[in-house]
Amino acid sequence: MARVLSLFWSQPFLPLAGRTKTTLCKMSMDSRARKVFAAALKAVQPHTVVQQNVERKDDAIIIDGHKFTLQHNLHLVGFGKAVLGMAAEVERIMGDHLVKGVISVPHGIQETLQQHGKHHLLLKENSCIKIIEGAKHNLPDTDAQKAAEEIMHLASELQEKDILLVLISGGGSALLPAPIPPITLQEKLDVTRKLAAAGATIQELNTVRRALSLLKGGGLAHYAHPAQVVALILSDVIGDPLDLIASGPTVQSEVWPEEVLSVLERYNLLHTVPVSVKDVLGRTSPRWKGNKDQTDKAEHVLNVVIGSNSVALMSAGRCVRELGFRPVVLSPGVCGNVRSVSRLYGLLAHFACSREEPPPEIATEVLRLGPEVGVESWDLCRTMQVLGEGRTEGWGATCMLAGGEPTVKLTGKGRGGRNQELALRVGLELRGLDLPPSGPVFLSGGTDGQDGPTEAAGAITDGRLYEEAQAQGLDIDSFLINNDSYTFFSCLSAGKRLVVSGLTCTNVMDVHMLLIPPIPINIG
Ligand SMILES: Nc1ncnc2c1ncn2[C@@H]1O[C@H](COP(=O)(O)OP(=O)(O)OP(=O)(O)O)[C@@H](O)[C@H]1O
Ligand SMILES: O=C(O)[C@H](O)CO
Repeated sequence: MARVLSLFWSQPFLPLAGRTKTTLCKMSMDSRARKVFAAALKAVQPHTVVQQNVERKDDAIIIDGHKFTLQHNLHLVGFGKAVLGMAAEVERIMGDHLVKGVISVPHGIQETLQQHGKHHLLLKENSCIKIIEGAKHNLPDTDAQKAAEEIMHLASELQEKDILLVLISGGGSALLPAPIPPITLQEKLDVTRKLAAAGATIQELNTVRRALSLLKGGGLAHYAHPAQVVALILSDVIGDPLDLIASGPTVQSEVWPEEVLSVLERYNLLHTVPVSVKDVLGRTSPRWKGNKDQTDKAEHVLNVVIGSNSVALMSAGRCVRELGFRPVVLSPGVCGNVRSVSRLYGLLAHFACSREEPPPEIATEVLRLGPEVGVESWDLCRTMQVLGEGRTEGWGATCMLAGGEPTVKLTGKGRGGRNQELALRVGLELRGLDLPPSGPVFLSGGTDGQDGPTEAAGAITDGRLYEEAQAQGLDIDSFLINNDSYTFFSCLSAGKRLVVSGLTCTNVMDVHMLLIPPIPINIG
């Protein structure tokens, strides 16, 4: 995927034919940003990613260049927030070659999809796939545990002639709890909850989850042996690490107890760890007892990432071109505090919009911020080069695209999310950029359509935000101190800057875009 993306990034810009461009120019910058976000979401819809990656050819399927022969030998399991829609598409493609399945999906999802008219993401009435809903509030519960047991049972019964298709998406860890005895579900939940509350990263959290589970860290693939395992993965983790997405149930991972204990120690939780967890971590025997032949484990597993933030950004980039802008993708792995990320985007906007040669301090500060926000110097330089060309060569509008998952250190009790807070902060950074008609526009949106505990996916801002808020008696600083970005955007201009996409049924983290209008060139 990285190779495909870098090819995409370096394609030359071909301006649109005059007539189309004139028609598109009538669209406001705000509408264009929303259109680009919609294009990003469309590319990572659960049924779309399956369609794009599973090719049916007579009685065979081709996935990632590998051919598998279908002989009514296909079984399916899945766990994650996007898995129901993925399973519905698999069911359509495979017909009666699909013999049995169990999927673990979020509580209430079928009813919600029905209410939203998303019937194409539901299984057919007489489906051979059993749906188990669980993990209320994204926390493992007894329903999810029952689903995990059924999935383990299905996998254990498979033979060499069978194929097990495993559908994996974000939220999969909570939907597949299988604590190693004597650890109880409650004990495992307590450990992971405390870690999450203490601010552990998803890498740290899933390192611990893998060590305490029968199915994570390659357990599911182990139980399915000697059947052929093919995992289709919709990634919600930066860098698409196979062993961490949903804690890698199809990726054989070594468990190092020292590593797990050091994560617990880092968050000062060692003293709270139950005896059962210490017991499991202290074992020297293999994690799985089994009567199956354990040789040849890795060869029978194929893991394929079929959707990710990069896929969403590529689709956004295509839409950007159609709208007459030149796209440049900064990175699909932006992380770090939203304060640093907003500063970076503000600097890049000033760099791009400067009517004269930008002062060298801007580039210096951009490069200094790189490590804080997970972006390589090379990517920053490449992006600044494209933004600089846009300014000096006068071919006009540019759109910087990025993705990832920044963080917000909560200090207040307001309602908001990281995308809305980022948009708010970038809006302040864009102040003073007086390009016509409204200067650069910034959009940040969560691809799951829900930014924090709010109904919005994100928000759109530009350099006029501060004055607009002042004129309406809204003090931005007090909203920021209270992490109350959703309330702010709901009150501001009747919520017109909010991005509300509704239920998207997918999640590949967040999409950021900075849309820069043509820069009037200074002559003389
Ligand atoms: N009031 C707030 N203001 C800003 N950010 C917030 C606020 N409340 C929660 N958040 C942030 O929202 C994030 C959690 O929200 P959300 O459920 O959208 O996360 P997520 O990582 O997308 O979850 P998942 O990927 O599992 O669906 C955390 O990063 C948290 O810091
Ligand atoms: O389920 C999980 O572990 C997270 O969503 C990361 O994939």
